[in-house]
Amino acid sequence: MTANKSEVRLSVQQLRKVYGVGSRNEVEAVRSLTFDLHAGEFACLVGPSGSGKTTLLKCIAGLLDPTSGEVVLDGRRVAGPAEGMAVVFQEYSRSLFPWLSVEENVELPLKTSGVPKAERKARVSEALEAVSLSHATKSYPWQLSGGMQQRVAIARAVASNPSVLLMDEPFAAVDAQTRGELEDLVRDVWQRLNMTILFVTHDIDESVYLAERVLVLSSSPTIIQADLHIDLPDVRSQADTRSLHRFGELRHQVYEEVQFAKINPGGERTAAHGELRS
Ligand SMILES: Nc1ncnc2c1ncn2[C@@H]1O[C@H](COP(=O)(O)OP(=O)(O)OP(=O)(O)O)[C@@H](O)[C@H]1O
Repeated sequence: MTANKSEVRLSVQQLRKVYGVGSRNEVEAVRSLTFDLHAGEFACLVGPSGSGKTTLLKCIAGLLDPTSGEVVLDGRRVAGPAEGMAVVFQEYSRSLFPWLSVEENVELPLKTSGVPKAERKARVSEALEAVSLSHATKSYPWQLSGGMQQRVAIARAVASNPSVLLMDEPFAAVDAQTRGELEDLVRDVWQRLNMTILFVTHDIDESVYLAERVLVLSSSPTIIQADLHIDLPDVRSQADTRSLHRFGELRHQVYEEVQFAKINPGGERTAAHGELRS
C-alpha cells in the first residue's frame, strides 16, 4: 500500500475504557487518549507496566469496545475487528497453526477473505520474501526457531496488506540477538512495503531504535503524556545507531518520561515539571 504521509490512517479520539462499569471492581484503564497516525508512520507506544497499552491496542484493533470515544481507520469508525488492521502478538507459538506449513499459515487469512488463488500465491510469496523465509515455505512452525516463527506471524500480517499494522510486544519472548535481528527486519519491511506501524513495547531502547515517533503513556488512568519525534537517521544499524550521542539523549528523554509516568497516574504535571516536551 503506498503511503502519502499527510493522510491520516488511524485516528484515536478521546478514547476511554473503564472495565466493569458500575461494579465494585470498576477500573478506569484508559482515561482520554487522542492521537493520529499518518500514512507511512512508524510509531512506538511505551509506558509503565499496567499503563493500558494492551487495552488501548485491543480497542484500536476492534477486539474490545471503548467505553467512550472512537477509533477511526481510513475515515471509518472501528466497531469490531477491522479488515484494514493486522495484529502481531507476543505469543507467536499460539498464533500459528502447527498442522499447516509456513506458506499455508500465511495464506489462510487471505483464503478466508476470498482473495483469488493467483493473487494469494503472489502475496504470500512477496510477504515471505520480505521476512527472508522464501527457503522455508514448506516447513511446519514446530520445525522453526522462535525468531523464525515470529517472522511467519509478521509475514501473515503483512500479506493482508493492512492499512495499519499493530504489534503488541512482539519480540518480548525471544533472546536478545534474535530480537535485534527482528527489529531490523521490521524496519526493513516497513520501508520496503511502505507500511504504517503502531508498535507497543515496554523497552525504551527498542522504541527509540525502531520508531520515528514515540508516544509515552502515563500510568493508568492513561493519557498520552509525551509525543516525541525521533530524529535519528533513516538508515539504522544495531551497532552504529545505538552508539550515537543522539540515541543516548533520546533514550534518556523517553526514560525520564516513563519514570515520571510511573509516579503520576493520569499524567498530571505540576508547574515544577514543566510543559509536555514534544
Ligand atoms: N479484563 C480486565 N478487567 C479489569 N481490569 C483490567 C482488565 N484488563 C486490564 N485491566 C486493568 O487495566 C489496567 C491496564 O491494563 P493493561 O493490561 O492494558 O496494561 P499494560 O500496559 O498492557 O500492562 P503490561 O505492560 O503489564 O502488559 C490495569 O490496571 C489492569 O489491571
